[in-house]
Amino acid sequence: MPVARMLQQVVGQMPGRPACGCWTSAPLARFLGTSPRQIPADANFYSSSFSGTDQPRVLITGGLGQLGVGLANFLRKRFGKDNVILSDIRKPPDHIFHGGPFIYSDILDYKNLREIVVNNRITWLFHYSALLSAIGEANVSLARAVNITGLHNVLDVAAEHNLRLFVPSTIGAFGPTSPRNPTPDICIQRPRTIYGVSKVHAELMGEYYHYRYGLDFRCLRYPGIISADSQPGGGTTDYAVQIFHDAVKNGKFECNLKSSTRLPMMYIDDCLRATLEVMEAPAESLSMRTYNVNAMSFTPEDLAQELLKHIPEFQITYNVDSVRQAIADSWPMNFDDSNARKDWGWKHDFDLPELVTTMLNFHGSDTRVAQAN
Ligand SMILES: NC(=O)c1ccc[n+]([C@@H]2O[C@H](COP(=O)([O-])OP(=O)(O)OC[C@H]3O[C@@H](n4cnc5c(N)ncnc54)[C@H](O)[C@@H]3O)[C@@H](O)[C@H]2O)c1
Ligand SMILES: C[C@@H](O)[C@H](N)C(=O)O
Repeated sequence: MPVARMLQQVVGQMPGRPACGCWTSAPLARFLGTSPRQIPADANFYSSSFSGTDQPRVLITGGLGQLGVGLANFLRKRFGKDNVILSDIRKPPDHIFHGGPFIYSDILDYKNLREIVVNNRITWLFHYSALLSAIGEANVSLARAVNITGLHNVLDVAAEHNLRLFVPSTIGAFGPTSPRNPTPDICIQRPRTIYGVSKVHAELMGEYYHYRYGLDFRCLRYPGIISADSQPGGGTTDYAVQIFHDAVKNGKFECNLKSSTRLPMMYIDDCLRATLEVMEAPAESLSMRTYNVNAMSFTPEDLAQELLKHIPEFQITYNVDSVRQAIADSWPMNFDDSNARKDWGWKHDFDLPELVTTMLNFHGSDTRVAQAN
């Protein structure tokens, strides 16, 4: 008998297989019942699901990094302060602790994660914990644990409790053999960093749990994200955040990438809006579960030229970090996000000029636009 037909017969005999082609979480319960998770096969995995008319109850992991606090503020405006719980393994500063619910959560501690989800009736999970590209190369075993083992815990908790799960991926999920200009959603992915490898793993595992168990997994590959009020956590694109601090404070900046290194970038407001939009998109509009999203693409030299329009005395020098440069040279130069634009209407607001004006305004520069402009 042909293999395809044999498979069809086996799948056809599985209980609870819905018409959508994905399997229910019943097989997951059995699968996990034999794992250290010790979940009984007859457990009710739907006790915390929400009807669709309620506000989601949100948990953000790794929430004290560059992106998490901004995401919490953004989601709290939409869903209410108490419906969005920020979590991390670090101690929050006062203004964050008093700004809304905060809880300790180590994603490597599965029981702790499950307890938080159950006790707080979580329905949406944004999984932000990670070690980024450059810091990951300096701590490979920790990056492997947090980015891979931690993801496994998050996937299992999300599947067991019927959560809608967002996991960000990155331009770093591509490598030197990927098409780089532009990089489409579907192409060869052979990254050469532990960060990239773990993100490809996250994309594939999330999609597998979606097709196998019906997990509502949604994933965006972010470009380098530029934010004004939060510091980056050890990535290759960090220069594009630091340059604004140094330009305003000292009028000069030493860049650790070559002047011609072109990378896709996005302002944080666009990033957070894309994240909420894909989470709110009707499932039927999503032809894929992992999408590229993009806004702009520039080199350090392009960024310096734009800054010069506002700070005519600004000076940039270059002192290349070989680890970061090798990573950047293997990443996309331009990102093709046409599927996101077509499927769920993605549209960015910030290009390079708006980015620079907004960042400088935030940093309190008098944004003197040169006469020549
Ligand atoms: N910032 C960007 O430019 C960018 C671009 C693409 C994708 N992303 C992705 O977005 C997510 C958030 O990025 P970010 O820039 O805020 O990262 P970040 O490095 O600034 O923050 C990550 C957070 O994870 C926490 N963390 C580490 N180990 C943990 C553990 N065991 N349990 C719980 N938390 C733990 C850290 O304390 C930190 O606060 C990441 O998954 C990252 O890969 C970010
Ligand atoms: C691009 C992204 O994943 C992160 N900012 C990094 O450089 O590692």
